[in-house]
Amino acid sequence: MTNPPSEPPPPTVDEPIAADTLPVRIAAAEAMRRLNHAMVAHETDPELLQRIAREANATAAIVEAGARRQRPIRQMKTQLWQTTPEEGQRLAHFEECMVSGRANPMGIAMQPRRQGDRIVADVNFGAAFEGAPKRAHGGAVAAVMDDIMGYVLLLTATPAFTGRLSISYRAPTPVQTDLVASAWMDRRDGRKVFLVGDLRTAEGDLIAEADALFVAIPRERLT
Ligand SMILES: CCCCCCCC/C=C\CCCCCCCC(=O)SCCNC(=O)CCNC(=O)[C@H](O)C(C)(C)COP(=O)(O)OP(=O)(O)OC[C@H]1O[C@@H](n2cnc3c(N)ncnc32)[C@H](O)[C@@H]1OP(=O)(O)O
Repeated sequence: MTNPPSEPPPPTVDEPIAADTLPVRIAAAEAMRRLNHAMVAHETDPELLQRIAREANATAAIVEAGARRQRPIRQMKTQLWQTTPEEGQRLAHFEECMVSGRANPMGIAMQPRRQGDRIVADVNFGAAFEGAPKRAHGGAVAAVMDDIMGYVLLLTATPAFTGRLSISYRAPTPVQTDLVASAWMDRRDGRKVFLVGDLRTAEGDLIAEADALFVAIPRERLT
């Protein structure tokens, strides 16, 4: 598997906070995702759980007292479509995306990048994404395939919404395992963009196949 070009790691909690708070948001979201999965995957003393509840509620109250954030819609309508992603480039359409956003504290944190005419992503479903025993929830798998197919639209600068999404679950999706999702365009018929993709183990064994119809829309409708 080829790794994307290396990026600076998120700062540790002790580093000074830069004017751009994104790296700190990412670090905080990463820590919260780690805790979420740890709570599901490990036995925990009731006293520690009580402490977690107390401290999380106290912290939430402080955060909720802050100003409301606005989703950067303008960026999604303009910049996102202005340049074609470069080979190997780590992609993010929205850093709080529940599938591929690094700054979403309860997301899957899939890491998509361009590979030729395809989008390829490393994905690892943490313990909190278990559905059927030892398997990632089928809806989480569908979310990954929907999102990665969405990134294919960037290659042709075609804003579109998912109209129909179909998943064939061919084998159990293991949790806590490095997997690879891929997606590419099958064909286009006017506004109808037909995308396909799959999810495989790191060794290349097929887990799930996806096909979808995305309907192209004018950028102004991306609200
Ligand atoms: C997070 C969102 C950001 C998205 C922005 C893209 C950024 C990309 C960059 C980076 C990756 C992003 C990753 C995101 C991935 C996740 C994407 C989502 O989750 S999208 C949200 C879920 N989907 C909806 O909310 C759609 C709800 N539905 C609608 O808004 C409309 O129904 C829409 C736009 C799909 C179509 O409505 P009309 O009025 O514009 O078009 P009409 O005239 O009805 O259809 C045109 C043609 O398409 C067919 N069609 C339309 N909808 C269909 C459907 N549901 N199934 C089958 N065919 C359908 C029709 O039959 C028609 O075909 P004929 O020309 O007659 O041959």
